[in-house]
Amino acid sequence: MVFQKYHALGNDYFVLDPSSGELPDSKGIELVCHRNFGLGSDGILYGPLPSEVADFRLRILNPDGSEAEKSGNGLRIFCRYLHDRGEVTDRPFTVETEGGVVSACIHDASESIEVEMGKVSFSSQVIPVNGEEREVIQETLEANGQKVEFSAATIGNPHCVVLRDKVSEQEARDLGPHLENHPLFPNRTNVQFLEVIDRGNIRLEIWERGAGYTLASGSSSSAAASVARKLGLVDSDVTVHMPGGLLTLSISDDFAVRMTGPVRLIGELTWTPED
Ligand SMILES: N[C@H](CCC[C@H](N)C(=O)O)C(=O)O
Repeated sequence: MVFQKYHALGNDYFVLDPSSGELPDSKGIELVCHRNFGLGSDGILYGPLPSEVADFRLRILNPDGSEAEKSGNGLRIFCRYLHDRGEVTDRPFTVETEGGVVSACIHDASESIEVEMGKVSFSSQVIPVNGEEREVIQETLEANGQKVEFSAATIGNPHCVVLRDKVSEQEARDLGPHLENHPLFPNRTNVQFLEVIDRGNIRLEIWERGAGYTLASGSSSSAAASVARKLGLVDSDVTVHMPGGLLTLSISDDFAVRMTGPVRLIGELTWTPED
């Protein structure tokens, strides 16, 4: 089975084209994505698939075999893959995901791929977050023996955002898993630790649902920047600083998010497992 491998700010994915094989089952996905026993990646992008409502359809699989509703870096990588195959040009096109239809435009196939990620919602019913229907803004939960103040948001996939004066990889690795699997989140959640640098810049450390610690995340960036905007801490144009690099976001008054960032091709890998 042949995979094309790309990364977006160090958030690396395989693209598996349906023309080159069936999507493995969840055990197979776990094996392919395993950094030691497999080829190693932060997930698999399965597409292009036919769509009734968009130009293409994309399925997004996490390394634990779970399926994600959306992936910002994954979408930019998929756009680049389509461009590399000559299936799109520099004109806008649409992609159907489990978390809704997005529109994309390739300004530069390596440096600048733009995706309209959709509208962020803070509604407990939409995210989802257990409890009565409300906007989940600066609530407190208990996790790993500590009280944690958080806000929650969705851009198709769920996010738990924790505001910090200073963020660290260590806290993302220590507390992230406890929040990912907290009973408040019936579908689990992605987790971001958010540091506001100034009204145009934020810094994130990320623990992803079904993937663990990653160097960058487009949907996490969209959710965390929108929480910062909702709290009045940033303006509408925000640069997101992550260990893997920078993403540029533009947030409308009704929390529609435009994300622009780079993609890099790593290469082609063939999977021929003995087990
Ligand atoms: N792990 C995420 C999907 C990938 C998100 C991230 N890689 C991005 O760029 O948005 C989830 O289960 O919702």
